[in-house]
Amino acid sequence: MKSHSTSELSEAYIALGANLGDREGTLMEAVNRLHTHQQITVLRGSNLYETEPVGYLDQPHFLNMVVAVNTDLNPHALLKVMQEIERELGRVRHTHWGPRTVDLDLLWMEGLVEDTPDLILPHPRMEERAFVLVPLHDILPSEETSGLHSVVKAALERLDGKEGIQLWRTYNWQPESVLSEN
Ligand SMILES: Nc1ncnc2c1ncn2[C@@H]1O[C@H](COP(=O)(O)OP(=O)(O)OP(=O)(O)O)[C@@H](O)[C@H]1O
Ligand SMILES: Nc1nc2c(c(=O)[nH]1)N=C(CO)CN2
Repeated sequence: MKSHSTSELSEAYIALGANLGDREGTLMEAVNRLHTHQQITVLRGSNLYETEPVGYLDQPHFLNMVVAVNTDLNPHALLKVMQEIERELGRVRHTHWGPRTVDLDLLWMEGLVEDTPDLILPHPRMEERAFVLVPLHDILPSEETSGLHSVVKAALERLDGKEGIQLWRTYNWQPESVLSEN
């Protein structure tokens, strides 16, 4: 049973990327670890996309996805949990924007704007990155409730198509299957 109470819950979106080792297995493990945290519930998961590297080009293709979560953690505490998962799954940083076992970025959190040395919200590079916007678009609620819809739609229109983004596998997040193992 999760410990958070419904009144304090915020929705947040987390982008995941991996381009070393068992990329799909690592992404699935990261999603499971988010969900099994007492104060985080994964609500929806996007399809998985294989994407050409952006920024530092001489590295393997990534798998990217986005999940929507509910949490009563504040954004700094949520980022700490995400960084702990990166560490546990073996992320080693060598090159800025370079290859990684798994990378978790906090994209957006309901009603929050932050600009601190270790956390900027919404994520400052989210609107430039098709590898974030395409999977994020998969899991937006059908009704506009927060302004995120129009931001994502406008950003996708500004980008020149979805070049370099290939559907790798359709994915249906099933929280019950993880919960029943606990
Ligand atoms: N919204 C955010 N989500 C994740 N990290 C953030 C965010 N805002 C600021 N940061 C800071 O960015 C730092 C660098 O993160 P990281 O090493 O994952 O960068 P990167 O993945 O190489 O590049 P990018 O930030 O462009 O995705 C982290 O230590 C974290 O404190
Ligand atoms: N395709 C793709 N390119 C990237 C990615 C990523 O997740 N996918 N992450 C980066 C640093 O966060 C830099 N470049």
